[in-house]
Order: sequence, then C-alpha cells, then structure tokens
Amino acid sequence: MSTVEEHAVLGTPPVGPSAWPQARETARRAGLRPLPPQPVDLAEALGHTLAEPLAALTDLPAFDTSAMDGWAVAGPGPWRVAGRLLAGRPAGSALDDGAAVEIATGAQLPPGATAVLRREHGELSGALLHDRGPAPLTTGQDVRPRAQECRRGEALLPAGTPVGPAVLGLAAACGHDRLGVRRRPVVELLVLGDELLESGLPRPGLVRDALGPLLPPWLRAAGAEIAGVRAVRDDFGLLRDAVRHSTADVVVSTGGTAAGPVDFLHRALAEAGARLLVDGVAVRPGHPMLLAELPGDRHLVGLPGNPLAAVAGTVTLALPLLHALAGRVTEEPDLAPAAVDLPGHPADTRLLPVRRTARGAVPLAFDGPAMLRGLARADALAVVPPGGVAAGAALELLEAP
Ligand SMILES: Nc1nc2c(c(=O)[nH]1)N[C@H]1C(S)=C(S)[C@@H](COP(=O)(O)OP(=O)(O)OC[C@H]3O[C@@H](n4cnc5c(N)ncnc54)[C@H](O)[C@@H]3O)O[C@H]1N2
Ligand code: MOO
Repeated sequence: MSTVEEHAVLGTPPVGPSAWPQARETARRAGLRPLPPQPVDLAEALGHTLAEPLAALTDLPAFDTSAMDGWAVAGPGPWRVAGRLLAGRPAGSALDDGAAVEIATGAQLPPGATAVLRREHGELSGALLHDRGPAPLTTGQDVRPRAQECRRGEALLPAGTPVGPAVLGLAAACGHDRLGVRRRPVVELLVLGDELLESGLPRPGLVRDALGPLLPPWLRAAGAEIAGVRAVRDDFGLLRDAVRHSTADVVVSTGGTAAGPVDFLHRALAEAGARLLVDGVAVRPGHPMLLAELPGDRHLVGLPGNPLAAVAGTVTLALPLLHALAGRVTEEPDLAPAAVDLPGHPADTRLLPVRRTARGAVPLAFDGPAMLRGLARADALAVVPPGGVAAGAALELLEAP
C-alpha cells in the first residue's frame, strides 16, 4: 500500500515529517490527560509520580533535638550533671539554670535546656561540667529546634514530582505510610525483526537484539510499568494483531518504520484504526520515528530499528508522552556550552551522544545510527539545531539511557 492509500484508510491527510521541537511537543500534548491518582504504600511508590503535593504530617524535627553527643545544658556554666538522655526516649523533666544532663545525638532536648555542649568541648570535675570549647557556648548551639526544616501541613514538593529514593526518605521522615501517586502508564514493547537473536553471538545475517535490554529499564525510570517485551516476527498479521489487541496505554515498537519489504508498521497501524500524530521527524538519527493514537485512548510510539535512532525516538516521542501521562512536571531545559564546534545538518536537528567536561559538552566517537558504543559512554544527548553550533554556545542536553 502506498503512503497516500494508507492515509486514505486512516481517514486523515498525510502528516509529513515534523520539525524536531514540534514532534516533542506533540508527544507531550498527546499525554496531557494524566492517569488517575491512587494511594500506594511507600514501599510501592518508587518510580511513580506525586498526584498531589507532598505535605508534612508533622513539624520536622518534631521536637527540639540534640545535634551532638555531649550534654544538654541550661543557662551559663559550669553546670551540675544529673542523669542521661538517650535517643528514642522522651525528654523527661525540665532542667533548671546551672543543670546539665548527658545527651546523645538525636535525643529529645529536655525543657529548659538552652544549648548542647559537645563531648569534646566539656570537662568534668566530679559532677561539675566546664565548657573548654574554642569559643564560649551560645544559646541554641548544636540544637536542632522543632520545625527547623518544616511545619506540619507545609507543602514540601509539588504534584508532578517523580518519586525517587530521596522523596521516599523525606515522605517517611515527615510521617507518611502511603502516598497519593498517579497510576503508572503501562507500556508493552514490541521488538520487530526476524534477524534478531536474544542470546549468543551474532552470526551471518543475524544480530543481537540490543533494544530489548536497553529500553525497559529506561522506560521504567521514566515512570512506566513494563507489561511485557514481545519479539514479533516480520509478519503483517502478527504485527497488526499485536497492535490491535495490546491493552497497554502505550505500545512501543522497534523497527519496521521505514519502507523495506517487511516494514509493515504503517499498514498495521492503518488496519488497527490508528491516527498518525507524528509520521517522520526532521532529526538525525531517527527520522522515520512515528507516534500514533490508537482506539481506546492508547498510543503507539514507533521507534526506528537502528539502535541509536531508536534512542533518538525515545527522547523525542516516548519520554515526553510517558512523562505527561504520568503527570510529571516539565523540567527546565538542561543547558551546557559546546566544548567544540558541532556541525549541524542543513535542515534537520542532530542528537549527539556527549560527555560533560569542564570545557563543556564533548561529542563522542561511534555515533552512527546503528552504533551504541558512543552512547554507552555518554552522559547526555546534545540537541544540535539545523546549521550546527559554535564552540561555547549553549546546547540543550537530554537524558541519555
Ligand atoms: N530506502 C530507505 N531505506 C531506509 C531509510 C530510508 O529513508 N529510505 N531510512 C533508514 C533509516 S534512517 C533507518 S533508522 C532505518 C529504519 O528502519 P526500520 O525502523 O524499518 O527498522 P528495520 O529495517 O527493522 O531495522 C533497521 C536496522 O536496525 C537493526 N535492528 C532492528 N531492530 C533491532 C534491535 N532490536 N536491536 C538491534 N538492531 C536492530 C536491523 O537489523 C537493521 O539493521 O531504515 C533505513 N533504511
Ligand atoms: O534514523 Mo536512521 O538512523 O538516520 O539510520
């Protein structure tokens, strides 16, 4: 079927290649109906996105706390020492001026205490404690006062924040057992190609599938739940049915985007009742990438088969779509100067694997569309606009896998 006939089946005019910034924006907008919120246990929340601001359920610290091992003291010294306070116990009775109590880091300060004298700054003569520190003890020294970090009810993080390990720690510290997060977008990965091996050495005509291992952990980190990874043979009916019957929010396919004798993706999309939102992008590598809306409020991202081209398709279409579906906040662009002149394509955007150095972003060798050697050493993909950039100019950097 020709491209024109395909679009006749789809009932829409041909889309034609999109400029790279527009393609990325189209993908983001396609996901702007974030999935519904749901409460999950803290232990399940990693990788989700906050559906509501994270509010402190308590002051932090929740009580005046000793920041050092030593003595809680009241008023000016010397002090009479009476007793000991360990972390995990309530503070007990108040200290009068001139009194001290031995205290551990993290223990609740007794009422009346005005400072903590560090163990290494105190000297005991009998029951009398003297300050031998380098400077006189000041009021509040080495005390973490109640609510120093936040007050109960204060919003600590906005809705749309990805839940990483630090967010889990903060949520626990301020009293949460469960978090309100968005349901993760469910992704099914279809890896197309009869030439792909899942194990062993490449042999004549056969290559290892590099994208089955590369994409799922990356998409998971972008907030997706991977429902499955399926190898699909170069068979039109199999591909059409795989697309038609997938229940995933987002089907991500690799290969089959171009015009080869077994590149069936466009035809399969047409028969599955899809509407193309992006059909080719003015970007190198990766120009045959596509994005389609499937019946039932689902999407398909078609990544080209060449591995670095598939990575370009992921940053351009898959990640913006998944981030929007997961309700993630849009990050400010990450900018760095180009360390050297970076020649551009006359009309298309280039996406280049780069390393961040003190001189700026340095391009890496082995950046051909079929290669992953440069990418595996990269910190980021640099966006080189048509025409290129001169050394020192600001470059946008995108997350590399
Ligand atoms: N006549 C034209 N031919 C091609 C064009 C074009 O414009 N006109 N575009 C080229 C570009 S650019 C790309 S990128 C590829 C895209 O091809 P497909 O998406 O149809 O992918 P395949 O043909 O299935 O495979 C291309 C290449 O990638 C290898 N491959 C595929 N999947 C994997 C995988 N999972 N792991 C590792 N390698 C994979 C495959 O063996 C092929 O070598 O089309 C060009 N052709
Ligand atoms: O998308 Mo292709 O990578 O330019 O080979």
